[in-house]
Amino acid sequence: MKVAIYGQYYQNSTEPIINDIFNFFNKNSVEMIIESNFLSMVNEKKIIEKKYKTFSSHTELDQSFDLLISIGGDGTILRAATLVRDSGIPILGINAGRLGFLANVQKENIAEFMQFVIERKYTLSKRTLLSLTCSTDNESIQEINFAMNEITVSRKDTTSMITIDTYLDDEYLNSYWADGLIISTPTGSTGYSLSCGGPILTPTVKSLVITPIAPHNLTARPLVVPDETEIKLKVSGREENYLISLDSRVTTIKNESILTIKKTPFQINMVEIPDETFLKTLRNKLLWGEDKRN
Ligand SMILES: NC(=O)c1ccc[n+]([C@@H]2O[C@H](COP(=O)([O-])OP(=O)(O)OC[C@H]3O[C@@H](n4cnc5c(N)ncnc54)[C@H](O)[C@@H]3O)[C@@H](O)[C@H]2O)c1
Ligand SMILES: Nc1ncnc2c1ncn2[C@@H]1O[C@H](COP(=O)(O)OP(=O)(O)OP(=O)(O)O)[C@@H](O)[C@H]1O
Repeated sequence: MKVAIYGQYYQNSTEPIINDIFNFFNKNSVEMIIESNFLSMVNEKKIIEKKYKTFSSHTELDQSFDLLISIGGDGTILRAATLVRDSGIPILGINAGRLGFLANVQKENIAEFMQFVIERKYTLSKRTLLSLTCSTDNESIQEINFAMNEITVSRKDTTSMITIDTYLDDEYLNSYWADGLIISTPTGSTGYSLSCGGPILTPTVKSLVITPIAPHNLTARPLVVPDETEIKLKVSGREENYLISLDSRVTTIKNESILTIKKTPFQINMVEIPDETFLKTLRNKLLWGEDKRN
């Protein structure tokens, strides 16, 4: 078995996680290829002796990898998705962060869960992604033009709201007058969209959610549409530019550019370990079981 290991940060709490993973995989003859910046951080702390091969770009992750293990929080998984891209390599998230909605293996249970991994006792949860094309040139979008959580347009440099003309499969839907608009995947439905009143979708539902951010048209509500829908947006406002974000990545766009958002032809495979299902994560993270009447 061959796995890629990725993390963005090294903190004191990283050491036991690294020790658990590396000891377990070395004992079970699993080949580990480590992301080069992360390995430099680990090596600085002198906690591992063995030399490991590294990778530094998505181009080095090919079909020979069985898995990518992301050590961090949800933000680290979103970055890991930009490494894996359309390769199909499944991502397993070990939660070293706070919420860990996407990174759902808890750091306390690593050996137990890695046993499931080497016995391949896991399923893949296929996540829909969104792609973005823009009618005006924008280099930062061209480089990584997909999002696993959501694509958001929002106001920039001002408190003045923006107007977002929205079309579904070329049919006019609405002009939202708001701080912004979120187009969310099912995966992203528990992120920013949820904070703005959007519904939770289970991860494999074939839908997208269009959620306005603080709309001043008080009747505007989150809308669920089929994930085959092509969504076009045109933003106008007092400023000349607005912000667009794809998950954690942000760039500036000129008003009047036409944005086209649709499902990507590929999906991201998230590893689901037995008993660590989305429904369990929902109950745990949203504290649904805490109501004393249950
Ligand atoms: N007001 C908000 O709720 C808000 C605002 C901006 C961005 N976000 C979310 O943060 C994401 C970017 O993450 P970041 O680490 O760069 O920002 P960050 O460091 O501000 O973290 C955002 C929080 O959102 C959580 N999160 C991310 N994806 C999630 C998901 N699919 N389901 C449940 N929770 C999720 C993370 O665990 C973290 O606690 C965006 O894709 C967006 O979904 C949320
Ligand atoms: N490799 C790591 N080792 C130890 N702690 C980490 C590591 N990666 C992340 N963390 C901790 O998790 C925090 C959040 O990490 P990250 O940006 O990946 O997630 P996030 O999007 O903020 O989500 P979450 O709310 O799930 O933590 C970091 O600030 C840090 O405290």
